[in-house]
Amino acid sequence: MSLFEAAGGAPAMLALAGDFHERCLADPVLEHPFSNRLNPDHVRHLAEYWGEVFGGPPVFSTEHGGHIAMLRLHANQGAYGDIGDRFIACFDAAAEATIADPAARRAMSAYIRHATAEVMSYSPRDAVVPPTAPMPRWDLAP
Ligand code: HEM
Repeated sequence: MSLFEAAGGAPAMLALAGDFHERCLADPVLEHPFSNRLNPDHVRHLAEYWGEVFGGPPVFSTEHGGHIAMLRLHANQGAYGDIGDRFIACFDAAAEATIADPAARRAMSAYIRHATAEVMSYSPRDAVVPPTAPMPRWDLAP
């Protein structure tokens, strides 16, 4: 069974992304990057991105440019301090609130640490994003 299925499929991804986004907006540090660029479809796109990583349909790749587009969006922002840790804490809390299966939550928590480290690694102003990057795939028991 895929992590996507174990977590509850597309409705669960949407609930996760929605809860997560609310937590980011309520965080005094995480709120800043969103204050001047608010895409109304952000929650849906985030749900599609995570759904695909967890083994669901490849919507983010076919409609939004895939993993490399996500990396480019965050790259060279000069993100500072504990923003990555705050992002992880919001994700874990959102998963706790929206994903019933504890094994799925554990796998997703391991994933978000890995993913946040990757995103943060391209944050320095002079970081160079590769020309292509495959969509990550994360399973229930990696
Ligand atoms: C480390 C701290 C992070 C911050 C502060 C942050 C912030 C943001 C912001 C401001 C946007 C643009 C939203 C918009 O255009 O309205 C965005 C988009 C996005 N982020 Fe992050 N992000 C972070 C890490 C991550 C990570 C680790 C992932 C994946 C695991 C991720 C996945 C995405 C995706 C898929 C989008 C595009 C969604 C869309 O089209 O709106 N982000 N992020």
